[in-house]
Amino acid sequence: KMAEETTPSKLNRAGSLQAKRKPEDFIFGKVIGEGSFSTVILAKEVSTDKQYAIKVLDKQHIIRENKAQYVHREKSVLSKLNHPFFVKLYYTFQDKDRLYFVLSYAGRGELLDYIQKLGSFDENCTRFYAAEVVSALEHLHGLGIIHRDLKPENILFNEQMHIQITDFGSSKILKTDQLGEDSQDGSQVAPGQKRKNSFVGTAQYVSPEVLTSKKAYYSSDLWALGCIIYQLLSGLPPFRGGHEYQIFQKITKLEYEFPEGFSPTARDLVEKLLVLEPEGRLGCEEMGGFDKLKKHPFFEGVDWSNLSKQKPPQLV
Ligand SMILES: Nc1ncnc2c1ncn2[C@@H]1O[C@H](COP(=O)(O)OP(=O)(O)OP(=O)(O)O)[C@@H](O)[C@H]1O
Ligand SMILES: O=C(O)C[C@H](Cc1nc2cc(Cl)cc(Cl)c2[nH]1)c1ccc(Cl)cc1
Ligand SMILES: O=C(O)C[C@H](Cc1nc2cc(Cl)cc(Cl)c2[nH]1)c1ccc(Cl)cc1
Repeated sequence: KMAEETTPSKLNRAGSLQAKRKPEDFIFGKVIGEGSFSTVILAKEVSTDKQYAIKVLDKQHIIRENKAQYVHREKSVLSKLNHPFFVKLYYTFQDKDRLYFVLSYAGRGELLDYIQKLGSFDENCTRFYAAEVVSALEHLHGLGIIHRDLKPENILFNEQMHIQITDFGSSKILKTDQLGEDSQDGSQVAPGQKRKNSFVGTAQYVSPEVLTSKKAYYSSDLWALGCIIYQLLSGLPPFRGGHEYQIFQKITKLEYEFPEGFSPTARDLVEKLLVLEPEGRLGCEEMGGFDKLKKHPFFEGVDWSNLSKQKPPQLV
């Protein structure tokens, strides 16, 4: 009788044995969404009945479009992340034709959907969700990672309506982590230093330094935070236009204005984030770090210690 076929297992970060999964371990359901190189499918693990979002990538497409580095960057970043405000990567595996990312299922859709549906958020909802993004960025930057493409489409919601940040294919790892693994490009870079890269991101939320010098900093994510807070309260991003080059022009010239009714406290916070010089943005190291940002009057009353345990305000 053939030797009992055993599923190969591998050690995870905690050093415990984890059986490598395979497609047959899951029942695949409806397609949740499509990316440029991926299809995300709702799936249930046979052995546990647990629901996952499985991101499936076609190997031929990845190779043809020369995107393997993004897949590995997404895998490497997601494997490092274990925080309530980020989509969790449970397993990766492959078969002859495809790669599989088994992710936590953020079943309540994208932040962008809610902004479009409601028109805009009131101050209370904006304060709560902006605080969750700040708390998530503090964790991400603490790991030496820049998201680089933070936008309402990449901020999903789980069943409890807490945020689940996703899409790390364009993120950048700026320093080796405590396990001494090389950063994505194998080069050792001191934290906070800038990197040459070709990734751009999404026009409305891209920071001026990425446009002009192609360099991303931690505070590139703080610029995106400023754009997101503005958009939550007003319904539209601050820099908008017909074509990308028109948006890029407005960004580099800081050409935007506040609509009627934008509160002075919220305006003050946005003005302290949408600063052309990366080192001048509230929340970056040179400006007193996240503690200074969390103390801004707009966040008055936020209990930063257990946001993921609090009941989110009803989105009205
Ligand atoms: N963990 C998840 N839970 C629920 N929905 C998800 C999850 N991950 C992705 N999605 C949804 O699936 C769709 C495709 O996501 P995916 O990350 O594959 O591509 P993308 O990032 O949207 O596109 P691109 O690859 O061009 O950046 C998106 O609409 C996203 O909202
Ligand atoms: O099993 C692992 O974890 C390592 C593999 C490595 C790997 N095999 C690949 C084959 C191709 Cl064609 C492309 C990429 Cl990016 C590939 N990456 C892998 C599998 C799945 C995913 Cl999502 C990422 C990496
Ligand atoms: O093609 C574009 O313009 C958009 C893509 C963005 C992009 N985001 C990704 C996320 C993942 Cl997970 C994988 C790939 Cl291949 C991803 N590619 C991209 C790829 C490469 C560069 Cl340099 C810039 C942008």
